[in-house]
Amino acid sequence: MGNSNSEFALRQGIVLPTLTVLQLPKFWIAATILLICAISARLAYLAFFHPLSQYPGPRLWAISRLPWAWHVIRGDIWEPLDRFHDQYGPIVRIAPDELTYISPDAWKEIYATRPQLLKDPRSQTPPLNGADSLFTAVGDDHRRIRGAFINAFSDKALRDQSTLIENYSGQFIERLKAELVDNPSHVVNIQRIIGYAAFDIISDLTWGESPKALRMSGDHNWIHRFFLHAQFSTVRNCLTRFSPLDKILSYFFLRITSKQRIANAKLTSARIDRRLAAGHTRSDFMTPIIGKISEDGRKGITKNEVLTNGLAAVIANSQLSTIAMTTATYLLLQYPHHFQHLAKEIRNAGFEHETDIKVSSTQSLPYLDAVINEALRLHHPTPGSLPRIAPKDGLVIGGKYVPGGTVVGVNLHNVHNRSENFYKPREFHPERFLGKNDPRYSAVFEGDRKEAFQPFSMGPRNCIGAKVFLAEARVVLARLIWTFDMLLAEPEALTWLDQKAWLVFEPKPLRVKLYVR
Ligand code: HEM
Repeated sequence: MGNSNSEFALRQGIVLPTLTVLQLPKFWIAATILLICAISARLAYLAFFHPLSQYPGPRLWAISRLPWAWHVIRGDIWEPLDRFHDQYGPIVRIAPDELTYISPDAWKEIYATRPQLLKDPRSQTPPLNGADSLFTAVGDDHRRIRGAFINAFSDKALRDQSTLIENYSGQFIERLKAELVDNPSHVVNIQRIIGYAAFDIISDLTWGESPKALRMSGDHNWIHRFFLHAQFSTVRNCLTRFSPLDKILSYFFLRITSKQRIANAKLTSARIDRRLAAGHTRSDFMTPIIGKISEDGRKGITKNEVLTNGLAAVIANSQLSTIAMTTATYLLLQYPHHFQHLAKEIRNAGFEHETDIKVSSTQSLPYLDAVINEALRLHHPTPGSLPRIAPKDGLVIGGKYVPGGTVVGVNLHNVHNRSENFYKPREFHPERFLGKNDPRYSAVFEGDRKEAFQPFSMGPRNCIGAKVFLAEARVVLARLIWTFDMLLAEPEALTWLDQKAWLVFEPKPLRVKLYVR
């Protein structure tokens, strides 16, 4: 009967509702139950049977990437991690497949081990032209590109680059003085002017010419544009765990910013072309690759790789240097007795004129170095993890086996700010970095585990530009303190360090009162 009804209905083109009404709900109920069982089984596996389940950590983070992603996107990932280390100890499971460490030994075990652990590609934004920068390249390509640039970062190269750093440091002081003209309040946003100095220095060293940010009057928003890029990269990198969301975001973001990016790429490309055409006329980051560019990279590096590196170096490093130098300035003003110690050291060092303050003459000012180190320790510009992937057969870190494929890393903010590693870690005490024979040293810092302090990471992927940054920071800060007396302008005084970070800490204005001595 049912069959003849169906045939009749079909012949008439009528769709009978019997199947849907009677059977579909049952189907959906069964499917839902199955799905719930499968998800529960997966979550139970992640929480209790996964090879990482022996590691302590919050249950919610062990069964899902979402809490981790939520905090990375909010820009405060180091805050929950700090609480977890209080609760669970030096190794914490912070995602189904990720462990984070705060013991000093983890630096060597993760970053200086042989063979090298792979940098987690999901932590890097792929270059738009498909050619790798030093930050994104892996394996042989990384070795090749690093090898191509390495001579630009030697002690000799730095000596040759010193005049350039000193010239811009001079312009930095001139610009600050100019900001005081017709300015009865004496208040200057020093973060902005430090940003211009860092940008001019690094772009001249990379492109062979600078945008003359210090010389141009008015406001320039490069720093904020670059910061927007860092925010986008953070969110995109996070979403690679939830693919294809990363691709959808990239599609929209890249479309919105396409004109701007094409213009930037053209500008950079033209500058680099001019620099390469000039040949061996000066010493900068391009000097060692002149004559070593070939389409297949066999001579050393390809043209597209030069372009990617040229852009990445300026974007990343001008921001890091800006944040580090602004932080050091803030901390010195927040702790005036340390400012006085440093002012005494610089003002009694025998400099007759500001221009005597050079890369070479600032190399033996121990309190200045201690201040820079302590600023990098307390408020490292990139308060994130440097993720690496455990090899197929796993490895041992902190005396415990880590299965292959696990993401392992040290978070620069956490490792530098734990009381297991440093005495009074959230206070600014530059003297902890002085030698024991220095009269300003105090024995209370004897227990500090200095090996935990690795602001430039370690091993074959450590920071290639650490010496350049240190040279720049020494000259810029020494000239600043030699020339001016300074005070913090309210209301930044107490809360300036409260910042969010997307790859790097946000460029927060720092208003100070400047008085020419
Ligand atoms: C405050 C200043 C700086 C800090 C704190 C800093 C820190 C770091 C850290 C921690 C890494 C390792 C990244 C990773 O493993 O993923 C790194 C890599 C790197 N840094 Fe820096 N950096 C600074 C300034 C600079 C400057 C001024 C330059 C260039 C002149 C530079 C060039 C690089 C390059 C090219 C890499 C990638 C190296 C590689 O993978 O082989 N950095 N930096």
